Amino acid sequence: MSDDEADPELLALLRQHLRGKLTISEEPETGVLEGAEYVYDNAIDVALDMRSCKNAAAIIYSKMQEKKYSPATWSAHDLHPKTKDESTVAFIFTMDILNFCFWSEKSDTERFAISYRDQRWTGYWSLVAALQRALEEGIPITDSHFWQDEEECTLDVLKQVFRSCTDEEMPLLEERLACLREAGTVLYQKYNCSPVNLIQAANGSAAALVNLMARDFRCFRDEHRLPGGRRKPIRLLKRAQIFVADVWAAFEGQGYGAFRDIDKITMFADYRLPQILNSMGCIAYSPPLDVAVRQKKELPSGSSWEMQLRACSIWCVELIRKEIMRQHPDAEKMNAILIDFFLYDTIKEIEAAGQESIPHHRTRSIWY
Ligand SMILES: Nc1nc2c(c(CN[C@H]3C=C[C@H](O)[C@@H]3O)cn2[C@@H]2O[C@H](COP(=O)(O)O)[C@@H](O)[C@H]2O)c(=O)[nH]1
Repeated sequence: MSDDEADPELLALLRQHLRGKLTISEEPETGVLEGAEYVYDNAIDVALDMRSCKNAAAIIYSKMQEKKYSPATWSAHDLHPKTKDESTVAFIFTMDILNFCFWSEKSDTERFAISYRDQRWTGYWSLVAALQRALEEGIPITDSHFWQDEEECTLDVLKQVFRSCTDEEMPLLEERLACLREAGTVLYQKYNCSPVNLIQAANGSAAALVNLMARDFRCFRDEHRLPGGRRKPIRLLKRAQIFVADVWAAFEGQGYGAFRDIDKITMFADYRLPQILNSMGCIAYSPPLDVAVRQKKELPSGSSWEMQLRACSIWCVELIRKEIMRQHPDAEKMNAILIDFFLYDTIKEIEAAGQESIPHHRTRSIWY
């Protein structure tokens, strides 16, 4: 081809772009879905079952319709903050810095629990209850100045904030303090001490906000190399993504929660979603992994099994989301966040009814 003859394919792309049919997007990507698909394509211990994913899509959609699942569901939870203001942004940021690893091997009566409003709260809800209780006791636990003050915000104060009504202490307390310290320092150095400025630095892009958090905060940089896989880390970014999702839901997509690309947020790779996806037949474990999970063996953070579990769960929810959109093209407000929130709340109902068919996997880390 002589120099003055342009590549016909390039010309076609250009024509589509000029006709507005093809947006060469300037919008950032988090890379989470790309990494999840890579792990899925290379996984040998976790597989997806397409038939079950299709069935799950139909069941999830109809139950979400039945329960009128929407971003407003988030604020309806008793313990979640209700005001649409900066204090709720600060609360959610604090919560999602600490939103990890609540599981216990003790019995239901002996496991770590927070007593608040005449109820015992465990798991994720123990975190939310402890933060609400601390604020009512006059401890400025959601203030980043407090997190940086080594005289005021000591390990003993954190033990007081998370004091249990059983003999078991909240896991990883020292790691939680280190996360708060780091987050306070970064907010001071880059965002004038306020998580609102962090949100505003993303200019309304959910993906950009996730990327800013992964770039600036080590404690949010949930990315790991797949053992035996490519050199490029797999970005799972669970707590950065759930922070964006919680803000979006708490503010119902308005004000601080307004993100034009919120649908780029994926499901949050924790230890509950793989459990319910396996229970629904959507993901299957190889025999050795199945035995390890059922025997509650600890899976090291960043190990091949743990990475496959987390990443394939992200890919699974993406396939379920696509299937729901195929079955219901007019399904507005349907995204991976709402599917995820629904599945988490559902597995918690299953757990409360004592009907778990397989344990969740056991990994101790600050990532989820
Ligand atoms: N994928 C996903 N993971 C979630 C949540 C939530 C709570 N979100 C609330 C907000 C809106 C929803 O409607 C929920 O009410 C906590 N977690 C994670 O689970 C683990 C805690 O488990 P357990 O110890 O059993 O409580 C821990 O890693 C925690 O980070 C979620 O929604 N999705």
